[in-house]
Amino acid sequence: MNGLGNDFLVLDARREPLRLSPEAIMKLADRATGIGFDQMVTMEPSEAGATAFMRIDNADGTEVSACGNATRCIGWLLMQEEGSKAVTIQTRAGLLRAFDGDAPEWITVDMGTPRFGWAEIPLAEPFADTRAIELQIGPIDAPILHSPSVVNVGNPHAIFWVDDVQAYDLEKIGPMLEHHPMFPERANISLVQVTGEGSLIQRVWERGAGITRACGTGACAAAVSAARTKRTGRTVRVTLPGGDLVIEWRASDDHILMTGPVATDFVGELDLDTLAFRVVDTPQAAE
Ligand SMILES: N[C@H](CCC[C@H](N)C(=O)O)C(=O)O
Repeated sequence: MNGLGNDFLVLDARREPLRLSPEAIMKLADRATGIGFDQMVTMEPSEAGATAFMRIDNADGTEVSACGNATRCIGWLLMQEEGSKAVTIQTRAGLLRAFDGDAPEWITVDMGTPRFGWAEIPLAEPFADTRAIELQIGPIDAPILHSPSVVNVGNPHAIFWVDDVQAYDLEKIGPMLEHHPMFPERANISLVQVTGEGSLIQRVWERGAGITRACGTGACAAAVSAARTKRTGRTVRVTLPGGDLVIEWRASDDHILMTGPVATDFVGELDLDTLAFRVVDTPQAAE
């Protein structure tokens, strides 16, 4: 499945346990020799009374706690299965509610509340006593990027404010910042350009996945940071390479509502011994 081109291998392990090794995940994620995806998402039974538990692994085999676009996809799958208009998904970052949006396959997920505390991002100790983030790369007197906004929306994000998101070699600077010692759990890195009181353009270098066509948690992090720094209002249309997401950082309870499309590229069967994948159905093509 995919959300604005941010693509996922969705495994259904609700009937029997299934856990692939990081090596197997990396092999399947490889776009040259495997199925190719940004994240692998495994649906498992929930012990917290949710409709399902959603386990998220990045393409590099690391397990993480949040994935916005995938949460919309799983929400849509579960609502289709149950014939319901809302479901609860358990993640390592907490319980998330997914709702049927006002247009077919436009799904809204309540991503919970953002966290700004240094230890919640998390940031490494030596940086926790500085007032602003003096993270920069490039010459000290002419930094390429500096002074990011940092926020945790179930996963760590650093937002760099720029005049033109296309003016940077994100392939090169993304990994440098993802692995910066300031981020003990690494970070998702965004370039964000404010284009109006309610609109942003964003490019993302994702932790453990690289440049993706869209990043749901990234859009949430960008919209919240833009509102918090008075660059925009609390409802923002975020334009990513793969398309738009609408983010509302609700004033009444600080919850972040993310709305956007979902799509199923194909349905298949995975041989767990050989990791061979066989396409069984291509619903989108069928339309
Ligand atoms: N790379 C992210 C996880 C996936 C985020 C992105 N696919 C989204 O839609 O939120 C991380 O390591 O936290």
